[in-house]
Amino acid sequence: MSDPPVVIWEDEVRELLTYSALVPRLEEALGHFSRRDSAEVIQPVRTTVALQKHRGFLGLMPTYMENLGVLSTKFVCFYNREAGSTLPATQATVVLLDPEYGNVKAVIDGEVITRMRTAAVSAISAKLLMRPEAEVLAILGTGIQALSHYNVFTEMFSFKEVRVWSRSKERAERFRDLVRGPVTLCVSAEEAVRGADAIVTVTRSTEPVLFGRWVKPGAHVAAVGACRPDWRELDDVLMKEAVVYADSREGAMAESGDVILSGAEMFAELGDVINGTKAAHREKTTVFKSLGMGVEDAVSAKLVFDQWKAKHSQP
Ligand SMILES: NC(=O)C1=CN([C@@H]2O[C@H](COP(=O)(O)OP(=O)(O)OC[C@H]3O[C@@H](n4cnc5c(N)ncnc54)[C@H](O)[C@@H]3O)[C@@H](O)[C@H]2O)C=CC1
Ligand SMILES: O=C([O-])C1=[NH+]CCC1
Repeated sequence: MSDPPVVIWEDEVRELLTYSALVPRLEEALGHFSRRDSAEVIQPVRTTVALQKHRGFLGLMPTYMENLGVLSTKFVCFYNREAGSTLPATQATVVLLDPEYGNVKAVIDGEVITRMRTAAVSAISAKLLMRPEAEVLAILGTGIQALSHYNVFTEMFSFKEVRVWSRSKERAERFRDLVRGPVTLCVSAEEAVRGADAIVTVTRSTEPVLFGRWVKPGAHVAAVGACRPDWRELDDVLMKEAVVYADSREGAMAESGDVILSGAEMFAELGDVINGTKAAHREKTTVFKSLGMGVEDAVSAKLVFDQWKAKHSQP
């Protein structure tokens, strides 16, 4: 009989995960994924089950990374809640298994992993695609992902100004009170993004909130919400004018309303840029369409588990 799984919950994951450890592992994982070497990485497009009554979806995200010895799956529920709902937009758990025996080694809270790995991958997109002289960051949305994006973007880059827009003045003010640095609260999305060098969209909107006519030529956009084929955050003008990158080509073609409904051409995966097989068009307006991938959760969960073992094996 194998040992029972360990349970590593939110507070402990928060203590064990840092962006400085996560970012290089995610970069490596994105590169491995884009090589499409099935002897190294198997990660099918997420399976989703509609939870119609609750306006949500269950996403199943199994991943096997043979060379790393990681077998995992994330269960993530995400919702298109009614305006004003205080229930969470996403809930997630990552299960780590032993690839040789098939037993569950750890059940790990997926909330912190999801918020940190998503923000870290957006920051990697900015590292690769944003102009080095970027001064102004705009964040549309003030929820959980907005906070993690603020944290990692201000940790990795030196912006002169971070602008934030929310539909609700109270939520924007709460965001300002929660973060550790300065923010400029904007009364409209247009005001936030005009002249910005980097733009992050982290809303639950199903209609465009960011329009190409507002975006400064050469800006970089990390588009994180709108993870269903009929949901949008960006308009057709932006999708067609920008050079579009995604985490996974297949994922974007199956799940991204911004890609599917605009008919925009997808230029490359982020992993292709990391592998040097596709160019980073920093001089052009770029969009990174993030859907979220199992490999990101797998390497994050392995990092948490390894740190947890190191901590608990200390005399
Ligand atoms: N790409 C990825 O890997 C991931 C994507 N997501 C997606 O990111 C988005 C944000 O997630 P969380 O921050 O966890 O959600 P949240 O509920 O904490 O925050 C959502 C934000 O969107 C705003 N919002 C809601 N409806 C809006 C509308 N119609 N127009 C403008 N703003 C609107 C809310 O006021 C709030 O500021 C969601 O769509 C979620 O599904 C979440 C996790 C991973
Ligand atoms: O990758 C992920 O965890 C998610 N993508 C969209 C909602 C949750």
